[in-house]
Amino acid sequence: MVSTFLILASVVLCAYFGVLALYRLLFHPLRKYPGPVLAAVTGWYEAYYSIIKGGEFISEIQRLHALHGPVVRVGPNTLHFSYSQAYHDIYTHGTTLVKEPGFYHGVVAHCPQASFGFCDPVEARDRRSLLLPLFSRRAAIALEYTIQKKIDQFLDTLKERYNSPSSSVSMTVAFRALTIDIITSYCFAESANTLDDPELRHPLLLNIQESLKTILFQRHFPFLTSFANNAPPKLVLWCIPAFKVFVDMKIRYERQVDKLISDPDTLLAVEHETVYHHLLEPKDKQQRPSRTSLVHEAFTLIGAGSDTVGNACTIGTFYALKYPSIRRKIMDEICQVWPDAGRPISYVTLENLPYLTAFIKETLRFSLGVVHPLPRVVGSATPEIGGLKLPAGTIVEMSSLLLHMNPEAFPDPHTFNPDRWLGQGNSKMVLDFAPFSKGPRICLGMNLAWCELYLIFGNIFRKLDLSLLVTEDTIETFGEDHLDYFVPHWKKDYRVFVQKVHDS
Ligand code: HEM
Repeated sequence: MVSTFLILASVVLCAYFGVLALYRLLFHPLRKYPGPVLAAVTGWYEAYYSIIKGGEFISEIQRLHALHGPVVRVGPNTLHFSYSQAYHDIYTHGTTLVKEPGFYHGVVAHCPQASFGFCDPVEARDRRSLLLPLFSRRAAIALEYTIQKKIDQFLDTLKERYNSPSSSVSMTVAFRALTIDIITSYCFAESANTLDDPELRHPLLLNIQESLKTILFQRHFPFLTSFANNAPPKLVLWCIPAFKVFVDMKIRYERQVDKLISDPDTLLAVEHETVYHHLLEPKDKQQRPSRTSLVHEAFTLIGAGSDTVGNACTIGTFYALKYPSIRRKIMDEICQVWPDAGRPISYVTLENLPYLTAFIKETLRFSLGVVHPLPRVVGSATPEIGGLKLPAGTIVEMSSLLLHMNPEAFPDPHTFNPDRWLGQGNSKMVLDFAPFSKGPRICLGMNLAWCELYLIFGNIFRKLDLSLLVTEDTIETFGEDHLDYFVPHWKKDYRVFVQKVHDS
């Protein structure tokens, strides 16, 4: 009896998937677009490259464009583009397109009810308007002392612990520690203090390192993270012990939020303005987020605001050390406006330096921010995308890698060359520079990110003489080979040590 049922169920399932596959190949509105048959039939094509091959989806996309041309069907209902007009139609002018819920609710399955995960444009706009005051340029300038304080601790750690070839440090890890401490201090006036462990082995640091690799796993299996989010902590840890740091973090932010909700006067005692001052006391009381949403927002801000900046710092520092002429130009320019390293310098002074600015732009072009294509759903009022009229419901996307490595906008794109940003440049280059994405869902934290990058690079190059530790590992290729873990993950790492300290 049971076996007959199983056979019947299998036949029905096979028939269903067979008919679905035939429909997608022969009758689907995207059937005329080129691409692999398997990608047209199933979304597991992407999952295979992201999970089984481990972060290879972006390489596969590049291969498919080389084979099939500028528009490729990379999923049953998804088109990926490779030309900038399409990028601007999707993101810059894309007010009629929305974030694709299937993708975003997976990627941020641990914190869907927050700024990054909101797919409804009205919800996203309302949350953005609450948070923007803390992420404006003016706010970043008012709070830059919190950033400088963490940079000072970072420099002290490097000077004291990592000052010889035998005691070198991985800059990926070091910058991640710095940027986690900055974002937690800036947003909550309560730093995670990962730099307090000079060995840079704070559990949060290690956890973020590991969890980055699972973002795309989460995208395809969101129910696992939802389980971790909603089940009692003890049960989660019993089933999946690896979720310990996640559970600890969740408990920590739930406690923080509960304390603020039960005793709003706590806000009066904190050292400076925080996200909670804006989230808990909105002008329109209707907009006050729920407890869950507040916890999700905390996760979002730490996730979005740490590794992105850390990654840019890792890339920029590597190229400045690899090419001594670049470091020399940065040093010469900074020393002009900052003759005494013992005195503080402001972000506003640093941002007026043309070479440092060019260097940071080239760093952002290379470090990419988010390398995975960011999917948007075409609406009924969406005009043409890259010259194509597409049916409502189609998912469209383009990775920033294809924009930033386009030789028409950036000649010799794989060469790290800050000079390209000096002088007139070409207008296409300026238009196609989009490390923070563009349009209505542009990065919320970009003013803060610029402020951090100027202060971090300014301080590092003015105060420390760092040396690359040449190992058997071919550091030469660092920065060229990366995997797509949503954010780029560089296949190689590099280590440095402090050769000399510039006290004056
Ligand atoms: C170099 C540093 C950074 C880069 C390259 C970067 C890049 C990006 C990109 C490409 C997006 C668009 C993602 C999408 O459409 O799905 C984004 C969104 C976002 N970023 Fe950043 N980011 C950086 C720093 C920060 C910082 C410091 C914060 C502060 C908390 C932050 C918070 C956010 C948030 C909340 C969003 C979601 C905005 C929305 O969907 O409306 N980012 N970022």
